[in-house]
Amino acid sequence: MILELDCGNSFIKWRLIAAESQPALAGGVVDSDDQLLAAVRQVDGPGPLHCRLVSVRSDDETAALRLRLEQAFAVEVCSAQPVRELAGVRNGYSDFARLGLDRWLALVGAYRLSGQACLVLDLGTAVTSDFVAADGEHLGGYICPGVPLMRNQLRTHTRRIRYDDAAAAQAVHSLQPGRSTAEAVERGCSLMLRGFVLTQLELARERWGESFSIFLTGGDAALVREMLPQARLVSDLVFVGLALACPLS
Ligand SMILES: Nc1ncnc2c1ncn2[C@@H]1O[C@H](COP(=O)(O)OP(=O)(O)O)[C@@H](O)[C@H]1O
Ligand SMILES: CC(C)(COP(=O)(O)O)[C@@H](O)C(=O)NCCC(=O)O
Ligand SMILES: [K+]
Repeated sequence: MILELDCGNSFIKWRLIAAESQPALAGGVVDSDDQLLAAVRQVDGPGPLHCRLVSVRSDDETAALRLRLEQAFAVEVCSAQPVRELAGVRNGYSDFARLGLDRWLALVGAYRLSGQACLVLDLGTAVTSDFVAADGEHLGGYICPGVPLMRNQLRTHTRRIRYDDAAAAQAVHSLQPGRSTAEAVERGCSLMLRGFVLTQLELARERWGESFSIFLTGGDAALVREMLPQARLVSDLVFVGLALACPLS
């Protein structure tokens, strides 16, 4: 069994696979190291023999998690590291080590799956886009806040934007001009996200015409799924790249 982890800013995504390129036998989304260990222990059958992870958390947090995994399952943990080039893709950052490793693995995974120019959209805590040319050159990308961050910034930095989760859930059934604070904020943030996505699409078309693939991933990918019917929704895209960054042999 191989335990794979994607440690984002909000959640840890995990899954267990029997061997390289096999479908997941178990997996989930947890919000702490404790929950992760408990969830993996609950899976029937042999525990993990190998473990690989990618983290955009601090080095201290990542090291602490590694140690706990090594102690809990007696595994060696491979942690994806920044590199200039991987699987035919060249990192486009002027300082390659600064590119978020989750972005890097997602775009390497996308290029492996498509073999052509791709636009990669990852909707997590942050929303990111990355552009990879047909020859594997990563051209760079964009970062903006995800919807929960946008909403929370408004709540935190204003005095009168206050509403509860039920009102928020009610508000997003339409994108008509809001007639309450909840509607105005929720729909406003949804439109910002849509605007970002449409702009990325325009930029990709200006560069590549119609000869590119769009990949959609991240916990909030469903928010823009309908506006991108041509996109491939690949929820485990980061894990595709992770397998390339940390091969077992
Ligand atoms: N099962 C789930 N548990 C928690 N959040 C989820 C789940 N499914 C979708 N989400 C959404 O995913 C978002 C987080 O996406 P994710 O890609 O996990 O972020 P990050 O990589 O930054 O931790 C949350 O804003 C939430 O709206
Ligand atoms: C942009 C990110 C915050 C996205 O993280 P996520 O939303 O997946 O938690 C992460 O990839 C990161 O910390 N990147 C480093 C900065 C950069 O990519 O330029
Ligand atoms: K993200």
